[in-house]
Amino acid sequence: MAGKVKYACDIEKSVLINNFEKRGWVSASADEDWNFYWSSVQTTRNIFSIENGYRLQDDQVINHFPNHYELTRKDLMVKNLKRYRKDLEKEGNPVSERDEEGRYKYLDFIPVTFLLPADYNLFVEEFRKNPNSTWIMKPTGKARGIGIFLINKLSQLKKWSRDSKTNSFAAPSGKDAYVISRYIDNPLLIGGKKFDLRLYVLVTSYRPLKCYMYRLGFCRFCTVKYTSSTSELDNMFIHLTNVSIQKHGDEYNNVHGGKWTIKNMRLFLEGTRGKEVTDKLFDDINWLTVHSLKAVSGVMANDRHCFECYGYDIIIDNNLKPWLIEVNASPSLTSTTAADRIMKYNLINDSLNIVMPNGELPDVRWNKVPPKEALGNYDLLYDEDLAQADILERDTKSRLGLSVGSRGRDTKSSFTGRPPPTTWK
Ligand SMILES: Nc1ncnc2c1ncn2[C@@H]1O[C@H](COP(=O)(O)OP(=O)(O)OP(=O)(O)O)[C@@H](O)[C@H]1O
Repeated sequence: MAGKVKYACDIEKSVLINNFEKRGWVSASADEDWNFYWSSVQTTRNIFSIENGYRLQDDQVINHFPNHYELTRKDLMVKNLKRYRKDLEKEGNPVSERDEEGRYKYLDFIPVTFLLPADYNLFVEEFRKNPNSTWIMKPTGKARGIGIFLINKLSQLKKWSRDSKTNSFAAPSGKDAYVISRYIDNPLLIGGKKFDLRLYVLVTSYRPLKCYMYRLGFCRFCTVKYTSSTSELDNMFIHLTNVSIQKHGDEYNNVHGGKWTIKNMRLFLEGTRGKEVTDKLFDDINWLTVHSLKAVSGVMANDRHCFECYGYDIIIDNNLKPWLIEVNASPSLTSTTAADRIMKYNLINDSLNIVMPNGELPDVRWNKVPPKEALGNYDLLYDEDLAQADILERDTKSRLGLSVGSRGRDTKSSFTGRPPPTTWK
């Protein structure tokens, strides 16, 4: 089969094409019999639409799940996560425990968020509890920081609603809907500047969940020093870390592109805050990633021809607590620096090595467990099959009166200090 894979591609990026050609794959158009398709989200949706009636063949692999938006649309992600927490609570799962103030002890990792216009009254109620707080308004259907603004007074929201040409508050749903989230106003600063993390997470299956975390993520810095001063709330160079915004700033640096590797950030934190809390931070990030995926695993159309490489956006606050801001279905493959290009080439290379082992189409019976050597810069984050096997082993051992220790062979992280994975849904 090697050398015969036919690929189609909607996105003309050298980091993709070079990787396909290196494997000896040949280009095919989207209408031909392709085997591997790196498609836009729109194409995937069209392919899987009911009207189309198309079914992928055994020898076809595509880079999105049909209803990826359950995770990647801001409003749906929030909705799914809220439902997941409630479901766990109903079944009495210790993962859903709350503290004295009623906050989830282990699942409080997205900023409090409301959908507008639907949850307007709930938002007002929350706002009044803490009238000095700042909130961030984001259109659900846009990206690259477009349409985002900060507010700290209810009157600003009312004015916006009145002025809004689209009359968003009148629209019950659709692309003009917004989410409003509590603004993380105490971000961890480095050199006085706010940054967020861009991490890549590969999912090859939702049921059972199999996911991988990429080691070469990066931080994206703002170009202007952070202040929570209300007079600067509309200065996006202070508050929004999107490269698409920052590159228009006077202080933007073309050489490093305002980016720092996760590895450097980790070293910096170990040096300034200590190794233990830094390890805990990364453990927390792995934990929130797995639970964000588990929150949608029940609703995701788990077509076995699909995989997805998501871009996770995370903000760390000054207490070293990570907050999940957003998950992107088509993380940018544009390179702003030389280091960026190499990293993104490797990202695609390592992703392809997992989903197309040896550059070939996997056998239909393949259980999507690549050998360790094939993982490259990915680490296995969670494999539900292995977790289940661990539960069985624990049960058997405890019945036989043997010592019950986790083999710790499967997941990247031990998720210290939290209920063990055996209690996860
Ligand atoms: N709750 C929040 N607290 C603090 N900062 C936030 C919050 N939500 C978003 N931001 C900032 O705003 C930026 C843009 O937000 P977000 O990623 O949700 O929007 P987007 O326009 O869809 O961006 P993208 O192009 O990454 O999809 C984030 O990168 C982050 O810097």
